[in-house]
Amino acid sequence: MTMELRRSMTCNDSSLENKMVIEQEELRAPTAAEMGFDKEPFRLGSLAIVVLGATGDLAKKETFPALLDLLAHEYLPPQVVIFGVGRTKQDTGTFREWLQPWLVKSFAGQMKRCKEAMPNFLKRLTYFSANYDSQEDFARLALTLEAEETQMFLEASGKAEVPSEANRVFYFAIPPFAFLAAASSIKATCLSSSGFNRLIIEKPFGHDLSSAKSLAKDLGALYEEKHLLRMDHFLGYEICQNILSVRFGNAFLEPLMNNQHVAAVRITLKEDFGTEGRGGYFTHYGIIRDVIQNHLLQMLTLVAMEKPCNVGGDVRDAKVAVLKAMMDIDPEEVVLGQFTSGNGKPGYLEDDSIAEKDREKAKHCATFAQLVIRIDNDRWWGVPFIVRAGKGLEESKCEVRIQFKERHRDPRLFPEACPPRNELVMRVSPHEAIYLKFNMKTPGLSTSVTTTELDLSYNHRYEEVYRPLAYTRLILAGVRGEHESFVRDDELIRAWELFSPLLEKIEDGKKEVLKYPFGSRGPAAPMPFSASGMDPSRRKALLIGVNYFGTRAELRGCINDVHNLYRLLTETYGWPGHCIKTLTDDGRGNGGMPTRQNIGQHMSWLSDGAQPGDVLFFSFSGHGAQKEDPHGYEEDGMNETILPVDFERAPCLTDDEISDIIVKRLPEGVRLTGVMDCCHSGTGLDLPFTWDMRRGMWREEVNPFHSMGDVLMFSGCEDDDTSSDAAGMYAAPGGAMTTAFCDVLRRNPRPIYPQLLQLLHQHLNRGGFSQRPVLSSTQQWLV
Ligand SMILES: NC(=O)C1=CN([C@@H]2O[C@H](COP(=O)(O)OP(=O)(O)OC[C@H]3O[C@@H](n4cnc5c(N)ncnc54)[C@H](OP(=O)(O)O)[C@@H]3O)[C@@H](O)[C@H]2O)C=CC1
Ligand SMILES: O=C1O[C@H](COP(=O)(O)O)[C@@H](O)[C@H](O)[C@H]1O
Repeated sequence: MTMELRRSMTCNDSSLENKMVIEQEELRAPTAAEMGFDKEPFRLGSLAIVVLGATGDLAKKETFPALLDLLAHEYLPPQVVIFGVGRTKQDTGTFREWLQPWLVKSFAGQMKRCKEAMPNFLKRLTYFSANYDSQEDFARLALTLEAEETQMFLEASGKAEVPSEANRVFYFAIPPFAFLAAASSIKATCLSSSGFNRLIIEKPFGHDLSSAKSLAKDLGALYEEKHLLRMDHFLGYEICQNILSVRFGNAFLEPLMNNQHVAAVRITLKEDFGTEGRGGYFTHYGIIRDVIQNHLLQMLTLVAMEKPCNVGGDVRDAKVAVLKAMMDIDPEEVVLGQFTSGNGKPGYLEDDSIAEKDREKAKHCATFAQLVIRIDNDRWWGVPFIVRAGKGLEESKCEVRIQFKERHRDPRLFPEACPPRNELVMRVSPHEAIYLKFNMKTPGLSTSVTTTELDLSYNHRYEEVYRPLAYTRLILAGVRGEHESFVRDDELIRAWELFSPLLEKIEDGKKEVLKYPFGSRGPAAPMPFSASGMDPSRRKALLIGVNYFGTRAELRGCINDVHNLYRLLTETYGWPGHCIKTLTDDGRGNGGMPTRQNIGQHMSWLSDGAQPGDVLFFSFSGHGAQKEDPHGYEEDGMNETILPVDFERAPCLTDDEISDIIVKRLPEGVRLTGVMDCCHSGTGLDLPFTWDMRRGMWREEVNPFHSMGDVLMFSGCEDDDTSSDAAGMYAAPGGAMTTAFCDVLRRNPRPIYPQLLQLLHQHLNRGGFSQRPVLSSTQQWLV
């Protein structure tokens, strides 16, 4: 049997049709009795499920197919009646006719049991036309409900007496502004007095903290919390439901889930489709409200929370506890993007559903966001949770990636390469899977280390097991009154407390929204040192220039390079002068002479105490050389070195030494940019990835040494090449690379990395220099 499923249903109709290939065999599904809920109240009395907004998008694509699925699998009792309520005036027959094709092409509709159950489902489906703010309409609804409930109960039970309990579930698939009117009409007229009443409410639960609080207050005035079930459909995903079991059910794993072992956690939702008719809604919400503040934050809390029984027993108590430990989100660590046209698809701003009056606002609307959440508790202090979501990207994917710290590099055991870090990946979609990236010996005669995956793909291991979609699972949980799969009011308010202040600081043009073409990997990150309005205490720069006066190695432009870069940072990017240390051999730098010892000390100053969010800058202009690599780590067998002013008496500084001080010490979340304007500088910081301009992609070094900080380096030339001192070219002598770097950035202060490299090439070419600048990095940045 083959099952190739996209286990979610937002998408456009064609992707629904294409992706839902499921053969028509019976899947193994436990019965209600096997699950132990066949005697619960909802199965004993009468049961009515009332879907408000029955004519809408959500209802036809998710809610009704989920109800069909539940009925077909006999999880709903035979006496259930289903009501669709909408303002549209139509009779039940017309409504059933309209809905049926949507049921047929839904995920549930592909299952053999659901096809068979379709007539039974449609038979118990009634359409009722009502205005949400009309108590008269809802009073009529109450009468019809009562009649249908009783009739269906008598029919199904074969009994003569009316049910002792009438249970009602109201599902709100209506726009948020209609919530309160509908909730009051129901309260006034439609509540059952003999059984339970539950309201399942769909997001958005407010637009910001104050609207969320007032919605909570208004709903709270009508209903007790136990009646309200706030749906976040991600909580219904199989993998999300599994996070608890995986974390706390595996004795080996829990001891690793903390800052001793975890370097970072990445939570990602990528979508390869755009807003498609939802541009109107999206302009007012943006990607952070749409999926990060709710869905991805819910996933994060499940990954990060303490064991529920240690925090009051309720999963939601544990979630609230970790939400409370989350720190304010730093706007400096946020990247925003908006897709433009690309790969034959229109850009966000070309979406016709954006109202004319909202066009200006839409220009600042983010369809992509990346941000960092930090948790101030013993378990997670220092571990960044990097959350990223975007529409119009190159693929659709949703996953949690727990990245473990690297082991100590041991050149005797692993002479060829340091084993890469392990990762535990929980993939929500597509193709649910949990896998561990695992290092082992390459099979066969080779002794080198290779990375493989210990892979639990659900489609292989559990292909015959019925795994309901998120909505099916959650509606059943709602009918059963299982509150733990829903969002409690205090969780919601805390989520807004985290996001509302951030949104205020970055929305409506307060933070730049970078463009990215549809179908790409999202916006490339801007140069870290170019961020405006950053707290000065979080920046540091060390600029070194050595002219080697009076020696055979004398140069003319290196001290000028320091001045040039100083001006670039202070004038173009607004860095305060006191964040910048300069070492120049004219003795005028504020850090003293660039001797070997002083350079080492200042490099330590640069990296000492670096905290996530800090932005650092390092430059060296002077002579570079090469020296044999005694460890054999370098691909070409040579270490790159820089020459201090006392090079005739003291040893040169090797790239390994520099990297040990200013790269390897950096914690995750610190961003360092380096400029090395000297010969043989290509891999001068020994970073693992180099940008291949010809192929437009990152190339990983043969012996990559990964590190935690985000480091980028622009080098004057390749390792086997030389950099020029452009004495006669410019008004004042200066290194060809540094001069190009400053000129290019003054003209275009916010390029993305590869674009800057390209501009440097062009600038150097135009100046007649043959040297080819190199961009290397600790990360394969999005481009
Ligand atoms: N669509 C989706 O995938 C998701 C939607 N949601 C949320 O679910 C809810 C419903 O979403 P969706 O189905 O897309 O919404 P729709 O825009 O399709 O609206 C649903 C129904 O509400 C009624 N409605 C529309 N406008 C008004 C109005 N001004 N006053 C009263 N009723 C109105 C309409 O029915 P009629 O005219 O017949 O009364 C409409 O069919 C929203 O809160 C949405 O945010 C949440 C997650 C995903
Ligand atoms: O709530 C929403 O979620 C979907 C993503 O959920 P999925 O289950 O379809 O993966 C998102 O596309 C939509 O914009 C958002 O409103």
